[in-house]
Amino acid sequence: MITLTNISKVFNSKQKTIHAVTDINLDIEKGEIYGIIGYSGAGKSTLIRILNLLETPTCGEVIVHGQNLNQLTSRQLRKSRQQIGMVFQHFNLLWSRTVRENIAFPLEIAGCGREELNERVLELIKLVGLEGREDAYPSELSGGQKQRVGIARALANKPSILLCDEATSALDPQTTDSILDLLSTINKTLNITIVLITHEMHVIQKICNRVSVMENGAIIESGNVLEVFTNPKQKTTQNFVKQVIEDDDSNEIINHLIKQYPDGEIVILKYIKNDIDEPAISNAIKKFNTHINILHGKIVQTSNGSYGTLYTQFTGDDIQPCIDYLIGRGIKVEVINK
Ligand SMILES: Nc1ncnc2c1ncn2[C@@H]1O[C@H](COP(=O)(O)OP(=O)(O)OP(=O)(O)O)[C@@H](O)[C@H]1O
Repeated sequence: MITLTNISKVFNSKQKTIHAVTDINLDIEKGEIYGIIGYSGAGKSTLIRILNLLETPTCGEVIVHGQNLNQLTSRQLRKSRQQIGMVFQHFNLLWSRTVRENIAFPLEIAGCGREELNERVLELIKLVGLEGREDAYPSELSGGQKQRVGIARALANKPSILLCDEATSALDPQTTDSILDLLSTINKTLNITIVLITHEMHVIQKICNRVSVMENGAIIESGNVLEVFTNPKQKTTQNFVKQVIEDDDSNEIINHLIKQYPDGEIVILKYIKNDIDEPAISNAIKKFNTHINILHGKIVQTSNGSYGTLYTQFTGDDIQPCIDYLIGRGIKVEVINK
C-alpha cells in the first residue's frame, strides 16, 4: 500500500551537502503499524515527510495506493494528501481556536457542509476521549489532551494512513502509554495504517507490528518486532533493545544468585513467542518432583507475541527430567555451573 523505491534526499547549502536519506526501499502493508526508529539526525523526520511529499525526494519513487505521488499535479497531490493524516511531536494546534474549531479546521478547508462538519467533529471528539473539553483552548489542555486534538484533527478527513512524527516524545511515560493505546485502537477499529517515527524502543514494543532501524540516513535493519527484539543483529539495534530489556546475562547477577541460593541449580529460562501462552513451569512442577523458584527476570509483550528471560532456582529430585521437559516445550534452558 505504501512503497518507497530507492528514495534519497540531499540537502545542499552553501557550506555543505547533507545526505539526510540514502537509497531507502520500504513496503508498508495496509492495516499495519510500522515503526521507524533511530537516534537524532538519523533521517527519520525527513523520511516520514517524504511519505506525503511534504519533503520532495532528490530521487526515488513514493507509491501510495498504487499512485506514484511524484507524478501528480499540485491539485492531485492536495487531494491525495487527504488520505494521509499527520500527527506532530509539538501538536501544531491553532492556539486561537478551541478544541472543536481545531478539529473542524481541515473539514472547513475540504469544503465540508456545516451539518456534516458538526456531526463529524462530535464523532472525533468522542473517539479521542475529549468529551466535555470541546470549548477549551489548547493553552488550557494537558500535553496528552493536546495530542488527542492533534490526532482527531489528523483523522478528520477519514484518511487511510496516519503518519506520526514523534507523536509521544513530548509526553510523560504514562501519557505516552495512553496515546499509544489510542493509536492502537484507531488502527484496529478504523483499519488505518499507521507509520510512526520514534527514538524510543518502548513505542515500537508497545504497538508496532514491524520496525526499521535507521542510521546515517539508511535503514540498517528491518523485520517483525518480535524477531528484531529477540535477535537484533546491528549494534545500534542491540542498544535500542536494551532500552526496554536490560542485558540480564551479566555475570554480576549470576554470581549474586549463586551466593544467595546455594541449594539445587540456578537455571536461566529463555522464552520466545507463544511458549509463554502455555503454563510450562506450572505443568513441570506438577509432573516432576522439582520446585522452581523464580528469582529474577522480565517478560516483554510485543504486538507479535511475548519474550523474555527468567532466572530460577531448581530444587528436588527430578531436576534433569524437568529441564528436558521444558526444553521439549520450546524453552531455551541454561544451567549455571557453580
Ligand atoms: N531542511 C533541511 N536543510 C538542511 N539539512 C536538513 C534539513 N532537514 C534535515 N536536515 C539534516 O538532515 C539530517 C537528518 O535530519 P532529520 O531531522 O531527518 O533526522 P531525525 O532522525 O528526524 O532527527 P531528530 O529526531 O533529531 O529530528 C540531519 O543532519 C539534519 O541536520
